[in-house]
Amino acid sequence: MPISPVLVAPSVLACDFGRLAEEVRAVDQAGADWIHVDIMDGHFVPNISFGPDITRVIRKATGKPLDVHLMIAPTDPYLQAFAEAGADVITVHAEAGPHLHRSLQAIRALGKKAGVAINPGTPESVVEPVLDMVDLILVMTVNPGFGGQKFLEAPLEKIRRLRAMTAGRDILIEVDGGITVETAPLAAEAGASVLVAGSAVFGKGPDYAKPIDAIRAAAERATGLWA
Ligand SMILES: O=C(CO)[C@@H](O)[C@H](O)COP(=O)(O)O
Ligand SMILES: [Fe+2]
Repeated sequence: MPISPVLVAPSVLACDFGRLAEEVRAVDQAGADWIHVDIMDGHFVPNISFGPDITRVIRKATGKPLDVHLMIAPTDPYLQAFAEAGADVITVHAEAGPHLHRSLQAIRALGKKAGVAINPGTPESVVEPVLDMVDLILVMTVNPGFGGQKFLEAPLEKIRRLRAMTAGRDILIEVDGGITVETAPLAAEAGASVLVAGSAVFGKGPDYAKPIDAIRAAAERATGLWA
């Protein structure tokens, strides 16, 4: 089985919103592979972040892929707005509504990569019927809604099972929540290749290259990509 390179996606939820564009440029220059954009509606999750207008500001500040994680319900009425705001990957939660297949179809029809996210309490089996429709599976290792939470180890087994379920397919497995230099190797060893990190990147001082490089190196070491 080919080993995928590890991608680090800083979550701007943890940045200084007063200097949003500057913060996005800083993580871009510090070597972020993707920029993770958390959209929260105060309904699907108990917190509100921002919407398409702010996503457009982020888009203007970077040429890196924008990884938009929608923690909103319903999702479908807003997919076009996020596509037009500059998303490259749009991820919807399997728990956000009864029409996951329709949402994924709509994302691909907009010309974007389609992702499905699952909460810690959701089994990976919900993804099986839509494997032909997804480019990315996001496994939450915290309950969604807030940055800075403690990494849950239980979803690691789901990542292992998803790795087996998606073998031979062009599907990335992303892990989100509580990723640090210590937890990144656990997620990478289990089979995740896209690592979201918010507080571990933005909360460690002004040199964002240090945590980004350290997380990537720790994960690559765990997958045998790095000596
Ligand atoms: O989607 C979410 C939280 O709901 C995440 O993307 C967090 O924003 C990641 O932050 P850290 O756990 O890395 O601080
Ligand atoms: Fe996220």
